[in-house]
Amino acid sequence: MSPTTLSSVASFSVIALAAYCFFRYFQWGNRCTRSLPLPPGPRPIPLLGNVHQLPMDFPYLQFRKWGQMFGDVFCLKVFRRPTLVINSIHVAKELLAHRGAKYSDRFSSHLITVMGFEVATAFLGYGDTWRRHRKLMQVGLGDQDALARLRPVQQREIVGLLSRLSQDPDAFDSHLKHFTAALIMGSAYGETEDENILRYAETILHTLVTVITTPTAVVLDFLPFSKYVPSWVLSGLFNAGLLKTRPLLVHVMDSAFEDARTRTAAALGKDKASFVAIATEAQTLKSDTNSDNDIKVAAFTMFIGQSNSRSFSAITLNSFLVQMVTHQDVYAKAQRSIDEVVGKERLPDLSDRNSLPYVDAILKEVYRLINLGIPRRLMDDDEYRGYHIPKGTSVIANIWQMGRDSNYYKDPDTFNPDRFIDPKPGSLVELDPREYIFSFGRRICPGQRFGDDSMWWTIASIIATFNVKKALDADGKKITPSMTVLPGLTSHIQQFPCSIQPRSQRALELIAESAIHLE
Ligand code: HEM
Repeated sequence: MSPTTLSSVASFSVIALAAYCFFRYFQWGNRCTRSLPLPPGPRPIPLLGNVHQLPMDFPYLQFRKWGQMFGDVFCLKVFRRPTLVINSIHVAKELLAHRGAKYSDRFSSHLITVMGFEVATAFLGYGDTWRRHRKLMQVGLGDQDALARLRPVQQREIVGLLSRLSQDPDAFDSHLKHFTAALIMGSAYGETEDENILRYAETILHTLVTVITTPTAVVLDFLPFSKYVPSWVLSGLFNAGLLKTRPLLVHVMDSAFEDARTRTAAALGKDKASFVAIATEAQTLKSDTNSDNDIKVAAFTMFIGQSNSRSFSAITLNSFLVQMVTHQDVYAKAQRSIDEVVGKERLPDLSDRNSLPYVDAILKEVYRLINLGIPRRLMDDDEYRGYHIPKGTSVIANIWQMGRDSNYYKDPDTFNPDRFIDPKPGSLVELDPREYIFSFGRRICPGQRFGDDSMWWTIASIIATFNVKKALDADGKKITPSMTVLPGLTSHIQQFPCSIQPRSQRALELIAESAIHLE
């Protein structure tokens, strides 16, 4: 190489290096001026973040304490992942609803995928498949026409629950479990006698909940190499049921769908009331782009999510019973209002809802005090109130705290349905929990109207026909059930003692007559 060439190479290298340094400096400077702090929160420690301060069983109590220290939105770290906790309805609306394009994703989880749940709507990332599922759910579960067509299913299952309660009131826990499963099975797929499907669904859900609520699962999901952990190690860490879940899930999803399709086709001209039937009709009539697979998976998500004792509907009904056993004055007042409006010669139905505001108020108060939610994943960097929220942050709407917000509720820890009754014209009633109990924005619960109607109709029917009281122990003393909330992010309630007895001979006759009428 000649000296001239050597010097040109050297000059070029110096210029390139200078340009690189300038570029990096500029980049760095830019970041310095633009970068904002994370929202305030408890100080994390290396590796663990704030995990050591976070009770696995009841995290929301700690969220409340941190909320009092850091405000209605704060950030903690679960291992290395920033986690944004939203404690107020106002912030939840601003972020989850108004900035829905960023706040509507979910995390993928290797364990969820191993068990086959990654296809379910509730676990899908924000994207086209999820959008198609949600469109289907709106057509087959959300709109007025669909809701009207699903009413016979609700009526049939509610009367079925009342019949079972009248025959064997002590087994109320298993009747409620059967009811929530049968209601959603009927609504998703239509009438079916296949008890196996319900049993399999319970097994699948049991494995899912047992696996994902263990500390091992939480740790595993945060490890970047979790997807390389061989299946035999996973089955050793959890149990053999883990690996059997996927084939069982596929079997339930396929066979329930095929069965529903066959029955829909055979129903020829009769009103075919089920999500699968309504969605299939929409697909044919409007040359919908939704595939059979979308209908199959959306139906399965509805079914599997609500057919278990941890479902949001089961939590609502169990909370209702505990509150009624411990608030007999409320129960008696509700019975009087039903007697006045409906009388004793028929069962209440949804057409009575507007005339029975006190029953509505009881449901609202039950909603206010329960706790539900599914975390979201922030899809892009965001800025809020002068703070930086990085892409990939886990976002938790702390619905438990929203229902106990003293800015909205007087004596928030007291169960008092009257807070929702307008005492005199012009006075303020307190905020309707349906504003937040079904969550916010694009991922708001698609079953909210169906779920809310079903809950109201069920509790009104129980109040009309049964007395619900404290059970007696072996010494004849009354047992006061407590709302013992089991570990997890939702308030799954531990089994509790309760005495359920028919209100009268006439109530029993009414239930029997309704059951015969519906056969
Ligand atoms: C009282 C009854 C119910 C309550 C309180 C409730 C509440 C909720 C909440 C809080 C979420 C989380 C939304 C989020 O990501 O932030 C949710 C999601 C969901 N709910 Fe419900 N729900 C109820 C009944 C139902 C019913 C009856 C169905 C279906 C038949 C249903 C289907 C779903 C589905 C599919 C999702 C996931 C939505 C998605 O990820 O896009 N829910 N629900």
